[in-house]
Amino acid sequence: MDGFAGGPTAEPKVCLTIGSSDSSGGAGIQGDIKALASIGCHAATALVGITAQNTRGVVSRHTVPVPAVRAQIDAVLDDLAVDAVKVGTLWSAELVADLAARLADLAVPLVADPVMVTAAGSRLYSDDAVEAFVAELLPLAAVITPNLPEARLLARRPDEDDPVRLCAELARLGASAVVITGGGREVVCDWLFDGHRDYRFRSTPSSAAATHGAGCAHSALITGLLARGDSVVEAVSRAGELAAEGVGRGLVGIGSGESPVDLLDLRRRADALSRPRRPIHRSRPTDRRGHIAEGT
Ligand SMILES: Nc1ncnc2c1ncn2[C@@H]1O[C@H](COP(=O)(O)OP(=O)(O)OP(=O)(O)O)[C@@H](O)[C@H]1O
Ligand SMILES: Cc1ncc(COP(=O)(O)O)c(N)n1
Repeated sequence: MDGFAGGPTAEPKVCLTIGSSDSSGGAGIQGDIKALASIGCHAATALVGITAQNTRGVVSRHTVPVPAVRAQIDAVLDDLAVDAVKVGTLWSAELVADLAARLADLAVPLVADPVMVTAAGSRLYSDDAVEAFVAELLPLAAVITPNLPEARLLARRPDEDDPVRLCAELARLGASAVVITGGGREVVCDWLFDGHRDYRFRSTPSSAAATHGAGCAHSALITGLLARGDSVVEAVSRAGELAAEGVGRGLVGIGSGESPVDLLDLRRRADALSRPRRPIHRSRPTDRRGHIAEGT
């Protein structure tokens, strides 16, 4: 399946994603696992919260105690050779500080997606968590991936409309590279400052209401592509294209609000399985190892 007839040539990279569960399965940890799997990466996870959520918005949330978050991260890092780390929703300053302390000495790329407000308007960061993010996590990240409103909040420039100036300000605050995502029904344009130059990446816009999880997928894809050895510029360019394709294929019809993106091409997979099967021929019974049972 999927053109792998010649056999695999590369081992999957391992990415640790630290974020919250989305009960509707489109964004958060569930979205990250699918986006990472779509580019051949194994996702390990550390849950920091559980949201009761659907395509219309977040109904409620429960946060995981900080020591329990730390225990998940320690368990993963003690055993798995992790190639890159992503952080998403971070609810409190206490959690941000603890993560920063744990991740400071990690020798692999860290991608930080400061998901502060969902498209439906639900707050996913407290005010002090925003400040802690800027002071403690932003300087550790290889890339941060805010959207425009989040970039304004982080840079404390509520009236700034120019993404290039916002990228520069966030770099001045200590970010190694900044992507400001600009998803939209008419234009999709992401801006990158990689520490040296400004770039602009345009992707094909989709008018379908299927962007739930687009931002999560985009930052998870960057994480996986960095783990696979792409440069920041390559990773951001490819992640933008792949996320836009995922929106284009989005699962309109699942949920009555903003439907989930589809990174795994589920319709094609569902279709392949619903084609008529080859007839199953009765054969002689076998034991559990597939050997033909004696005396039959
Ligand atoms: N309508 C669309 N058509 C095509 N691609 C889109 C569309 N909306 C979003 N995308 C893709 O998803 C990526 C992230 O989108 P967007 O800017 O909407 O993120 P976000 O959800 O606001 O981010 P965050 O996770 O930081 O809150 C974009 O870079 C683009 O690749
Ligand atoms: C648990 C959780 N994490 C992140 C998002 C942001 O989703 P999007 O990718 O649509 O911005 C979300 N809605 N829920």
